[in-house]
Amino acid sequence: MEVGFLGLGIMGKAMSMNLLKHGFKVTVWNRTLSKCDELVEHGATVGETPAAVVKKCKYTIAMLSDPAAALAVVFEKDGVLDGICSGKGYIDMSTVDDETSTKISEAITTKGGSFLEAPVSGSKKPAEDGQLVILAAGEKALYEEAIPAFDIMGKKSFFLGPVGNGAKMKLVVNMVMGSMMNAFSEGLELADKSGLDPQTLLAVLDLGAISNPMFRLKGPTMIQGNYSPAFPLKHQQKDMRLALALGDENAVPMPVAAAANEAFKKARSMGLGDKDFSAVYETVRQFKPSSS
Ligand SMILES: NC(=O)C1=CN([C@@H]2O[C@H](COP(=O)(O)OP(=O)(O)OC[C@H]3O[C@@H](n4cnc5c(N)ncnc54)[C@H](OP(=O)(O)O)[C@@H]3O)[C@@H](O)[C@H]2O)C=CC1
Ligand SMILES: O=CC(=O)O
Repeated sequence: MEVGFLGLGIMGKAMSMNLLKHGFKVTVWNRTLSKCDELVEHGATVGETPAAVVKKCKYTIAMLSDPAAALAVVFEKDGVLDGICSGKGYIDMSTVDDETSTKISEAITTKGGSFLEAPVSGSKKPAEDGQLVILAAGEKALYEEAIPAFDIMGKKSFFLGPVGNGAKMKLVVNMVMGSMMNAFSEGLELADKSGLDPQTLLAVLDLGAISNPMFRLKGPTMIQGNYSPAFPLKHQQKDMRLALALGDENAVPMPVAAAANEAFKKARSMGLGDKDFSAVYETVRQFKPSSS
């Protein structure tokens, strides 16, 4: 099966590599073309533009940074819209808001193509291991056609109904995750400043009711101050911003998420946007008393 793949960042590279390793023929495109090289070494073909990829493949997957990127790849010259037609599918797995997804869906379906949004939960390692959780919504027939690929990239796929529901589910999940990361950062700092061993805090947390893989995975590297990016902080802040907008639309008070968003914004202003989202720890860690 020939599939297209647009966007070879942290996630797209791992996901398309898995498809290749499991026997899919993959045609890739990335704005910075040099990022295609490693995929080519593993058997991928390169398309010169998104339109060229879409013209060649029965369906094309995209994994792009944010709404602006997702819209650019579809609507700009030689973009997805220039290649899409009846019988072809477009699957956007980027994390965007439902308005962006709906705009893309309308443009694709107006040209006769079919559209599925399918954002994912899970970071670099789950992407490498084919352990993502896929949150699909849109054209059911395209979802069913894509199941063999989803089964390679993920451990579980959900079909959530009409376009927008996948985007919303992903934003709700990441709103919770971003808020938890901030509470965790404050807990680490509080333990440290009050004379406790943060490593012992990790052990205690891991044995109790709020034990979770994120604390387990990120805790040790945060204590070391190692923020090598798996999930870039700028993307987590984008997700908080989009989730807060969804809260506005639905009149849902979200004071905890709003505070977490401010912390991620502060981290971005400190130059930490390209670090892992756990670098938000630095926003509380920096306020060290000068002599004590
Ligand atoms: N990393 C993670 O843990 C997870 C990320 N996500 C979501 O997946 C998406 C991708 O994340 P990730 O791979 O980490 O991000 P990266 O920042 O590593 O990659 C972003 C990709 O988007 C491309 N891009 C950005 N702007 C444009 C544009 N204007 N036109 C064309 N291409 C563009 C980049 O191209 P170029 O190489 O040229 O810059 C790159 O291929 C995001 O929506 C993120 O929120 C979801 C789950 C987990
Ligand atoms: O969007 C990020 C994730 O870890 O999921």
